[in-house]
Amino acid sequence: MRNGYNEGRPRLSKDGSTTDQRLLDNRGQPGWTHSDPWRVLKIQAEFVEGFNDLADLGPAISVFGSARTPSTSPDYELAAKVGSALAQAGFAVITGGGPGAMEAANRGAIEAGGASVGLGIELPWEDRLNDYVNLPLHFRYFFVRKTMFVKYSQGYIVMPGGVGTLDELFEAMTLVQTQKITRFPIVLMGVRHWQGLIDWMRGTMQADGRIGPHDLDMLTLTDDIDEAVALMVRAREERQP
Ligand SMILES: CC(C)=CCNc1ncnc2c1ncn2[C@@H]1O[C@H](COP(=O)(O)O)[C@@H](O)[C@H]1O
Repeated sequence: MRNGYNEGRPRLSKDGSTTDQRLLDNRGQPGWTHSDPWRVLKIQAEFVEGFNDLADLGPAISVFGSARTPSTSPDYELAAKVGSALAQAGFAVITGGGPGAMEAANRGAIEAGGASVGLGIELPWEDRLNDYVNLPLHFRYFFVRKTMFVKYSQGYIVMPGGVGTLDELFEAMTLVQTQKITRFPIVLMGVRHWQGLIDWMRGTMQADGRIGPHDLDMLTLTDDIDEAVALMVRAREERQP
């Protein structure tokens, strides 16, 4: 654990709104159209800082999952073991830096002596990273932060989660499907949680021709941490020149 993780984190404005809200939630207010161009400089600064801070990270895997996973649940324990196993395999672990499954994965990574990255996001109700991050970054813009997950990971492990987790999963699937990223394993950990979604994607999306016959091959559904980590290690080996 490190002190001062949250130094330099974005502060909410006086009216309690977040930067993303002020950028996105302003339909029909012409005043904003004049100031939006200046926001580009803030957005640019976030990209520059993120690229700068993560450039030397080395091989990393992002672990996603519910912010609401209680520390007493088996899913928390599973995420912690995933974080440890990744660290032992020589990967840095990147999470959203929040509570629940993110905290668990960071905790596992740090307890195994690994690099534990938290990509924090300014939210209306939350302003601190979990206590198990040794490389903290703070973002105001969701889309900038999402770029960092993809750019600095070699694969994703997705724990049981809600809407935010699905967003991160489907973004990665879209990027693989459109070949924006290649050799990028995506593991869904937790068969009980994910099986229904896979069944629906196969039985409805695929059956109706909304996705290709092989699109679901990009996903590995498992409860087995060794299998998940072995997949990431294999992908890392394939990337090496
Ligand atoms: C209790 C609560 C909602 C806290 C929110 N605090 C958060 N802090 C950091 N990242 C988050 C947070 N909520 C959602 N995310 C992002 O969305 C995913 C989790 O969303 P969800 O809980 O599955 O939908 C995470 O992988 C993370 O990248």
